[in-house]
Amino acid sequence: MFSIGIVTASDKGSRGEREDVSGRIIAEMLTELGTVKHYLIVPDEQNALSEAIVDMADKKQIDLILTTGGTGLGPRDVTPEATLAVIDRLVPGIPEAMRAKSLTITSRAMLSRAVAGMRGRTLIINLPGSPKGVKECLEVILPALEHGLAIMKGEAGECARP
Ligand SMILES: Nc1ncnc2c1ncn2[C@@H]1O[C@H](COP(=O)(O)OP(=O)(O)OP(=O)(O)O)[C@@H](O)[C@H]1O
Ligand SMILES: Nc1nc2c(c(=O)[nH]1)N[C@H]1C(S)=C(S)[C@@H](COP(=O)(O)O)O[C@H]1N2
Repeated sequence: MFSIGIVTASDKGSRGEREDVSGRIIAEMLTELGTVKHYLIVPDEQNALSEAIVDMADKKQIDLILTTGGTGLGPRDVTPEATLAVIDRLVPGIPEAMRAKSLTITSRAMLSRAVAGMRGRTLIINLPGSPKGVKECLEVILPALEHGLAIMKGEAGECARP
């Protein structure tokens, strides 16, 4: 079981104006992968989002951080920039897979600028904001996450498995 952090990037959510359905869906879909140890709703502001990620990665030593929201083209959508500012290494295959599968569902999938990467031994993945987008993207990446996290933590030595 891995430790999980959820960061919801939402102006409305942070003001208490909308229930964070997307954050709840992430938690529900990850029950077999790990335990949600930290959960924050942060306004769509780059510094606040970067700080939330750094705190969970460095101080709380979380294995996997999922963000939701703020990946689009809106003027306040800065989650990818907040993530890129604090990661050491990109993991491009994760957003590539999310967009590839999602494009078979909606052409709007190309509008998510989501990124994924590592900060030390923490994997950080951006998901879109809508509950539908979260569910569809998590379904794509979930089958590979356990193995990826085990490799990252030095708990799995080989990949010779389908
Ligand atoms: N965390 C969330 N929980 C529930 N629904 C959400 C969430 N984030 C987004 N949505 C839904 O997806 C739609 C598109 O998301 P978008 O990121 O554009 O939201 P928004 O209206 O700009 O608000 P904000 O950025 O303050 O969350 C929203 O109108 C809302 O219906
Ligand atoms: N699988 C999937 N990906 C998706 C969507 C979706 O419904 N399903 N919505 C798209 C839309 S409409 C937008 S605008 C972008 C960015 O969303 P965000 O700004 O809420 O992060 O994600 C896209 N990715």
